[in-house]
Amino acid sequence: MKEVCVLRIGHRPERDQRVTTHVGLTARALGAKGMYLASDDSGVKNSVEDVAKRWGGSFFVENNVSWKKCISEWKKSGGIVVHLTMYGLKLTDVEENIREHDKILIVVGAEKVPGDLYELADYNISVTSQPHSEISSLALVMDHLFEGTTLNLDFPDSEIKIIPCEHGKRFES
Ligand SMILES: C[S@@+](CC[C@H](N)C(=O)[O-])C[C@H]1O[C@@H](n2cnc3c(N)ncnc32)[C@H](O)[C@@H]1O
Repeated sequence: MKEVCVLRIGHRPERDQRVTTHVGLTARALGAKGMYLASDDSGVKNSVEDVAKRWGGSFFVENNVSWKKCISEWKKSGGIVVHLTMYGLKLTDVEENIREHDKILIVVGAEKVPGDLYELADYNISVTSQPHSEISSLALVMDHLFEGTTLNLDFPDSEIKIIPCEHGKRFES
């Protein structure tokens, strides 16, 4: 399976906690290995890792990374960098090329992203050329890159597991 991680930049602890937590949870649920957070917010790290512990798998959050160092180390280890931005090329035009790679770092912003990110990224891609959200763009990009195969992932060693059912709620713990 591809190694996908997310780099979250521009996170403001006083206003982005909920959205960044959901970026992490979405990344995890759809098959990413972990999230690098380019801000200092151990609250986000703790809440995403707490969910990961209860719901299984081995998702990590690395707090307070330097985004430039994260990108350069990722590239040095053979990975490519995909920046999600409404100004980028259409996802549907480049997804086949991106799928050829096995190690992909997906970068999502919060506030206005630094200008040099557009140059450092191997691909700047858009999910529609309309403004919306880092959570929706991340979900769609991951689904396209994995071609739907991560919608039914198994998360080993969970404390709780949902049993899908037609009505109501079923789970085992
Ligand atoms: C809520 S937007 C804020 C963007 C910010 N105002 C700017 O001008 O860069 C936060 C993030 O969502 C993602 N995003 C929003 N719309 C997008 C789109 N149409 N395609 C891809 N990513 C998008 C980008 O990663 C962006 O950095």
